[in-house]
Amino acid sequence: MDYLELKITCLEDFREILIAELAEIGFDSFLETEEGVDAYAPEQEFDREAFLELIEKYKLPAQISWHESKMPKVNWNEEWEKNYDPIEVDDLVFVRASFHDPAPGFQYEIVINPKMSFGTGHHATTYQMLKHQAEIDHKGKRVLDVGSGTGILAIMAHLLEAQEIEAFDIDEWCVENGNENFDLNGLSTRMDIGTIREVNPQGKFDIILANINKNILLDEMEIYAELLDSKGFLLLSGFYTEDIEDLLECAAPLGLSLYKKNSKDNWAALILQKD
Ligand SMILES: C[S@@+](CC[C@H](N)C(=O)[O-])C[C@H]1O[C@@H](n2cnc3c(N)ncnc32)[C@H](O)[C@@H]1O
Repeated sequence: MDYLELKITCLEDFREILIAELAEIGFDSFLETEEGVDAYAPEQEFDREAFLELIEKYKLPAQISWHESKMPKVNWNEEWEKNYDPIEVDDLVFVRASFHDPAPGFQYEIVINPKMSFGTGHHATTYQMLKHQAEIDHKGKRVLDVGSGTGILAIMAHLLEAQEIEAFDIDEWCVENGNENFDLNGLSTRMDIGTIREVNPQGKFDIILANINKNILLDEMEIYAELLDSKGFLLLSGFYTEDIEDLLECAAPLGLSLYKKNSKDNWAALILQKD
């Protein structure tokens, strides 16, 4: 499969937003560089019109320029090793790759070799999901991780002593990478592939984790509500602070009420509780 590579030059402050926006339109891997971001999309999934709209939305190319080329998909491990620094989520969680030294003093340590998947804790959404998870009692609980990426949230659930964890993602590389990360962190669960409708999880869950994007969360909210046990928690992220109201409006008639909300760098995260 051919990949489209965009080498984007842009201001440092703009990179995180840009990566999130590109992820919405078919890009599935990113490398931050000295100049900006290298972004990669499977050629057939690249939505050129949406990309041009994005450029227009941010009044680009005033802020960025880009160079487009085609390339085969490769293993990004070496590049990641150059670019990935460990991350601390407050004093609580230390996320590192297996080639980094462990850091003593943290309650939880997660080993993520990210390759091409999203989810190291660097992004504000993952960061807030990890923090919210630590505030919810996972011990002995049944947890569903929707859009698992690197598997980081499922691994956190394991560290928080969840009893049973199901995780899935639509991206086959995430599944491959996620299962490697599960092995690295002693989690025997296998990541499944597909959407929630395709995977069709059975039974009730105490906790559902979903850090995806606004449209998918709105579309799947009813399914999350059906799968949640009474008093169960739904942890959401992947949308902007200004979208919180839309999410809450969709959740309320399904018996999901606000338990906690948080924002970081204009990225929002919610904890909802089922009646
Ligand atoms: C923002 S990343 C989150 C990864 C990780 N859970 C985290 O919190 O860092 C979203 C993930 O959801 C996956 N995804 C997108 N749409 C999905 C869908 N409809 N069902 C399941 N996974 C989906 C993407 O492939 C991506 O890995």
